[in-house]
Amino acid sequence: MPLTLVKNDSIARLELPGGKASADVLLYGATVISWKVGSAEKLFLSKKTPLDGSAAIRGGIPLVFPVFGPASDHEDNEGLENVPRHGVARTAQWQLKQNKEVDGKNAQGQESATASFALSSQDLPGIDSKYQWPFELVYDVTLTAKNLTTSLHITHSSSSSASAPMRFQCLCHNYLAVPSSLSCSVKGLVGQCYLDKTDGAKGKMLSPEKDPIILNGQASDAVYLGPAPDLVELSYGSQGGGLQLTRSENCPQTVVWNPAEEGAAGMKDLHEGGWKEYICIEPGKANGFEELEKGQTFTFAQTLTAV
Ligand SMILES: O=P(O)(O)OC[C@H]1O[C@@H](O)[C@H](O)[C@@H](O)[C@@H]1O
Repeated sequence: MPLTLVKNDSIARLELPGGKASADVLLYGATVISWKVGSAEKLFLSKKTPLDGSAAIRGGIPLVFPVFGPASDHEDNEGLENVPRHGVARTAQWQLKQNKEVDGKNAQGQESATASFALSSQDLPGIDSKYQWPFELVYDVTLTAKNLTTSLHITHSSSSSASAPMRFQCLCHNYLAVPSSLSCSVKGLVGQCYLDKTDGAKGKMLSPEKDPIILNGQASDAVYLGPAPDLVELSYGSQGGGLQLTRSENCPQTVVWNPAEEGAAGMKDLHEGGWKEYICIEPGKANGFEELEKGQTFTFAQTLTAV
């Protein structure tokens, strides 16, 4: 079976035959917490993150919706002031909807497995006091031999004729496992302007001399503003290999985040030295708000490819 439920039905496990690839999705937050190509784990998961639904997951792919960061980071946050940091989707219990690839093949004839998860604002008690727009989210996670694709479908589900356009941001907070965050490199963002959140959110530009990005132990919290790059490439460094990231054009921003030693010291859910084991490359809509008319659906997709 390409899909099974494990750990007391709290995790949906996608698998391709012969151990070619697998992915585990925690229903809490619909958080992908593991993606393996063969036996190689591609995502970072902190050894100290709770997996019991008591806090957002430190690792994997938490989903950010409807606000990136604290609302106070955004000047135009009217009506969104009470939304918690990184939103409500990553800390909600999602429902497993269905396994679409029943016969284990996609339209191109490749071995594939997909699981779909759903979250409705109706299932979130007290959401109205934080976020005024009713929504339906559907999240598809698809595994092929070398790829993991995630597609988030966001629907403004108000039935009121007076309902104003729904304002939101969304992002895939990918924690990508690396041999060393000091020496891995990120390519594909050269020439882009970014907000440097390690320096008072000052506007800067990634010049050719600083490309590819190599953190070398320095903290990074940068919101690259776009346009959406065709490809962002993560290279692991001397041992070779890496990941490629593509995404839908409607999500032009890319956050590159690693707290470095100093920032990690204040993070209780990160194990000792954990900051060296990942770099976050987070595509999404993270600057300005998307406005969606009632009844409309916005789809944001990304694909991670192991190389
Ligand atoms: O600790 P959290 O809420 O998961 O956020 C982790 C990081 O997430 C990144 O996306 C933000 O740019 C950082 O500013 C933030 O520190």
